[in-house]
Amino acid sequence: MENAFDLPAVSDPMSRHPKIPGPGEPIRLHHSLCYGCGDDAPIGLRLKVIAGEGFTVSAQMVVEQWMQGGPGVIHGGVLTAAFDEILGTAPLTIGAPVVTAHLEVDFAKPIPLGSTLHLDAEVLAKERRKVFVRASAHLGDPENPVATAHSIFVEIDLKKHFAAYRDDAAQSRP
Ligand SMILES: CCCCCCCCCC(=O)SCCNC(=O)CCNC(=O)[C@H](O)C(C)(C)COP(=O)(O)OP(=O)(O)OC[C@H]1O[C@@H](n2cnc3c(N)ncnc32)[C@H](O)[C@@H]1OP(=O)(O)O
Repeated sequence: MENAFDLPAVSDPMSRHPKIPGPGEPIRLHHSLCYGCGDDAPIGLRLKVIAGEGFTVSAQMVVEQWMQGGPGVIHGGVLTAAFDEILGTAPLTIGAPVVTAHLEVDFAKPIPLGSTLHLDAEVLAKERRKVFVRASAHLGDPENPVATAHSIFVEIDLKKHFAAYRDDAAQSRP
């Protein structure tokens, strides 16, 4: 299994997908029960991911008490989940439905409860089915990130990839 974020020297050609919403517009939920973005998830981050220019997306998240690691700051896994969601949405700007294969997170500063976390992600390159995406998080000053992430997502056939699991999704409703 490969496990390194190693950008290809040359990217395959990428173009913005014609159906992606314009800059400032929300990108449709990929699944209503998704922990990262789903409106119907019993527990979740409910991130609203907004399309940006080019291959970029963004989102904001208020760090609530239940997201706490401790004490008084965000749990690293919650931050990683927020990164996963925004990183995984960015490839839709090039029309690629993906799943996470590899995700690296660098935690630069503690993130206090009550903060508004600003998340930005950008597709950097594509090589065959692999999509290379980076993200950063800040608390209001983009020049002062509190965390960054680098990831490799792999393009999938949505219907085939989830075919064996879809029935369980409905049964897992509360
Ligand atoms: C749909 C819209 C989504 C919107 C937002 C989503 C946000 C949330 C995203 C998630 O959390 S997804 C859930 C967590 N991820 C998973 O459950 C994925 C589990 N893993 C798999 O299903 C498979 O391992 C995977 C589809 C990623 C790859 O298996 P495949 O058999 O289809 O592909 P293959 O193994 O041939 O690998 C294809 C390429 O990816 C590369 N690759 C695979 N795993 C890798 C890895 N771990 N690190 C680096 N590269 C990797 C592999 O080397 C190869 O590169 P090359 O083209 O250069 O040969």
